[in-house]
Amino acid sequence: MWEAISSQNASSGSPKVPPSGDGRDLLLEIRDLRVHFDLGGGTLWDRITGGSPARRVVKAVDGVTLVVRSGETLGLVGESGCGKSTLGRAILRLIEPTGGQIIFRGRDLARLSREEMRRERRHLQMIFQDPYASLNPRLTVRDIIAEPLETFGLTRGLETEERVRDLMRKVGLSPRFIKRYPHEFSGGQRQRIGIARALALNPKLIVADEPISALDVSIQAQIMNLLKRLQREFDLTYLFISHDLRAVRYVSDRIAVMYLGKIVELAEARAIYEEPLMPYTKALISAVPVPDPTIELTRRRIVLEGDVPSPLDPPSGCRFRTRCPYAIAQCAEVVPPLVEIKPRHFAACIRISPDEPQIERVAAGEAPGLKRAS
Ligand SMILES: Nc1ncnc2c1ncn2[C@@H]1O[C@H](COP(=O)(O)OP(=O)(O)OP(=O)(O)O)[C@@H](O)[C@H]1O
Repeated sequence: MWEAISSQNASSGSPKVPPSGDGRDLLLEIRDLRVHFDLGGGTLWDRITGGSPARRVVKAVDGVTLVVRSGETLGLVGESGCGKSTLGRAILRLIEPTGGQIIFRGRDLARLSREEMRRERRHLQMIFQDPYASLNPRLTVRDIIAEPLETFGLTRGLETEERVRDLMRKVGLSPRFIKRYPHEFSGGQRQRIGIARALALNPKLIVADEPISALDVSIQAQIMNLLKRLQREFDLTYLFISHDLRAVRYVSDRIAVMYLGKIVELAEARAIYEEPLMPYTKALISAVPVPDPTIELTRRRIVLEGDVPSPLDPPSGCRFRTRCPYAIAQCAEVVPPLVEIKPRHFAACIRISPDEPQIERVAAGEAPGLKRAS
């Protein structure tokens, strides 16, 4: 029954992992993945005063266990700095994980040598936020898209040329522009070039990291529709990272909500938006403008107070507790595991259980940390 469960229960040792069943529909299993950035010794002040220079470590991803099924789009949302990009990049080993497993098509990517990983990367591609920064400005579109084909020796000569033209057509670019350079294209067109390049090797999984946030609103829908069409055509699986909750809802089958390096809620997209369990998710969702005015009338905006705590010194126990209106003393002591509260709906909160999915307030009245706006 477990589809995903986080290893956030520190006392439980190695994480429980979802059974793979017959394994056919699981493309990627991430188990207890950790990415910690060691910033070195203590502060300058420590050094001046001779204080004990404790190592400063950013726990950008801190015990994430997650499953991605073949053919689905898993959305990953959360406030800036919660670790979304680090998680996405660690899956491709563009950032080296500190610990945990990344099981892709039955192999643990975290254990592969550089050469083995290079070969495996053919099946895992990334689409970046800023298509201009991610495309080499000195290369023509032809060379940008052809590069992975040539690196892997998949096509040669005229065959490469034909494949590049075909990929350009697939992403809605005219092959007439094959000799042009990135700066000669608009932002949306550049993102199409990046998508064509990502598609060139027929990957199984694409990590799309904020693929629309650098684009004009009018272009965003086009790119999302393109990604959806390509998903059907190429049988793609997406990890779609975005802080734009409307976009994530539009493209995702399931959504994982991240907070300070941990997954705090995971469910089908509809359930995340219509029946969120975690106070954090409720606050995120309530900030999304709803086009239907009748819904707006019945929905109250929940404004979270305070900033996300520093990942250098996250709160003990539940990391959200310092902003949570429902927090009790135990929340400071127990790291809540991600538990299946309703079928296929997981939440990491000691105050939520399958028997009592809605949290009751401890005391009447508004609790600190959460402010309701009219
Ligand atoms: N190379 C690095 N060295 C040190 N800290 C890093 C490094 N990369 C990321 N971080 C830190 O890790 C945390 C997670 O960053 P990350 O970029 O993954 O978050 P994010 O959710 O993708 O945010 P955003 O939406 O703003 O991109 C942040 O505190 C960030 O400052």
